[in-house]
Amino acid sequence: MTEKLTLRDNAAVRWAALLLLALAMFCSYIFMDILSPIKDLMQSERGWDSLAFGTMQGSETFLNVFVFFLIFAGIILDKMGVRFTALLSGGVMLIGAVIKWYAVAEGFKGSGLEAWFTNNLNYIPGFDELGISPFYQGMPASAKLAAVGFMIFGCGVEMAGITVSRGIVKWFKGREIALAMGSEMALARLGVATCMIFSPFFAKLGGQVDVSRSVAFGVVLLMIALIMFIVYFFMDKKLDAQTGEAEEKDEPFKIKDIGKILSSGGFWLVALLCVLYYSAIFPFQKYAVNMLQCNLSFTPPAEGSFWAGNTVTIIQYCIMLVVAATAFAFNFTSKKSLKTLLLTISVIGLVVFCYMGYMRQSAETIFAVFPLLAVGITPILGKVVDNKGKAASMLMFGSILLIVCHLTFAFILPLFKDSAIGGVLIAYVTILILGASFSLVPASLWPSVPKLVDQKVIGSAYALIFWIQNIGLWLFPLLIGKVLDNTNPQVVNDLKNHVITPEQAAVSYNYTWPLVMLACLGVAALIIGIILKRVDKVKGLGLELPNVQQ
Ligand SMILES: NCCCC[C@H](N)C(=O)NCC(=O)O
Repeated sequence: MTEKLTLRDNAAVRWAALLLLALAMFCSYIFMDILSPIKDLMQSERGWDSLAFGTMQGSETFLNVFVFFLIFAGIILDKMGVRFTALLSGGVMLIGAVIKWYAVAEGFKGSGLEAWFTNNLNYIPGFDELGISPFYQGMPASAKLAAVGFMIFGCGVEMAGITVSRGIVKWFKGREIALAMGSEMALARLGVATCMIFSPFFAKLGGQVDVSRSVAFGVVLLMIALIMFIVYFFMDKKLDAQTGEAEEKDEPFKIKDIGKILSSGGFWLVALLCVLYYSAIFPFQKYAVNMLQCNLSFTPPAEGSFWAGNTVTIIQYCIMLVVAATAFAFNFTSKKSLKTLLLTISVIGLVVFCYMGYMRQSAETIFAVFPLLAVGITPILGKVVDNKGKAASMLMFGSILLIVCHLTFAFILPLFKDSAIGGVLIAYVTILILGASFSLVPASLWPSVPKLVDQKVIGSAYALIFWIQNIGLWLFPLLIGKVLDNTNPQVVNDLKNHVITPEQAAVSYNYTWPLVMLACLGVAALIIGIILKRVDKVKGLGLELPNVQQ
């Protein structure tokens, strides 16, 4: 008897479903960091000092971690299914984003709402005492309202993240699942790079600074993300109608099923590895540009020259798109000559991109290469996991690279501070290797989760892992800041006593100890990786096996 073919058996339709989900995540990742590259403008235009800026940025994880929203999101996903939760998450992200946009818009200035926020939300009983409040006395009203919007957005974006992962499992399980997840993540990384380049671009467009333009750009993209989810809704509905499967209905999810996830040793190892590894990456990403500014000496190009202008930004972004497209296309051809051509174009593009970053003499443009390598190689590594397996080994290898990179930044890079080319070269090589690590781990970690838990609790499993991960993403940016202050008492005192200006202080920090702390996270992740590989072998979890059923 021949089995009835469904939408997901058609590769074009399956990949179209992925494209919708991945584009929605691309837009969400752009919004996630929309204010990160314009910290200086938020200070000059809206009076947000580092504390206000950092508190607002940290609010993203607040409801997820401390009000357990992510856990509820997982339960909603497992109870209501992918298409409902996709729409819900798209709507929640958009609401949060619009609030954040209004907070930084001109219209908010002088409004009654501004007065209310100035006089209220100074204290959250319980949270304040623990030092985890997203608001404080004296925080600018615009930063408070932006924090409210960003925490709502944070709920939506993490909900979208687990929904998209579950959606990919639904369409790709037993097929090229790691390639699909790798491609989705590659597009998300391209989102981060897009934001780094276009947020300052929109804020300064036409020579007049308006920070709300950057946020408005992000809001428009989130509207597009919602449209993507709406189109996906109908595809998903059709698939369920064909398979008659409706996983959610056949074996309804019960809260007690979460116990099954928590009793899986493999799940705990993956969750621990995830929080340790990502805590050494995302929080580092927030400080990396400043770390480079402190460890390298830059001679900015002359004002008005080609290298100082916007044209070079657009050219760099186009090169980035070409590198991403050629590296992605590499996965879909078996012709050796075409593979060589695509690889050559990618490598030349990468070299030109790095050269342009060097000529621009700015830490942001040098660090911009970080997501680029991940864009290029995450899908390639995903394909390796699909066809050859070895996910547990890749997790270990990714952790080793992470340790090597953070130690290089801590101990080798500072030795080259006075060497204009040497320092930049070491920075580039280390960032590229870190980018490779940032491809190895996500490409092997996320597709391993379906091997550890039952399909019907997969949403809750991803939610629990994200929740544990979010604790690290909340804690480590804070810890890096504290270690930085405690290990640089001279800079802190000189700044307090007005011996140096804030601008001088900003580039005078010694990052050795925060970097050693991040390298230790890598060591812990490596140990968990070794244990995971051992457990996989003993219990036969299948982590080292290919995903594609031959
Ligand atoms: N700024 C927070 C980033 C959240 C990331 C999300 N929970 C996640 O882990 N996504 C997978 C990835 O590799 O980006």
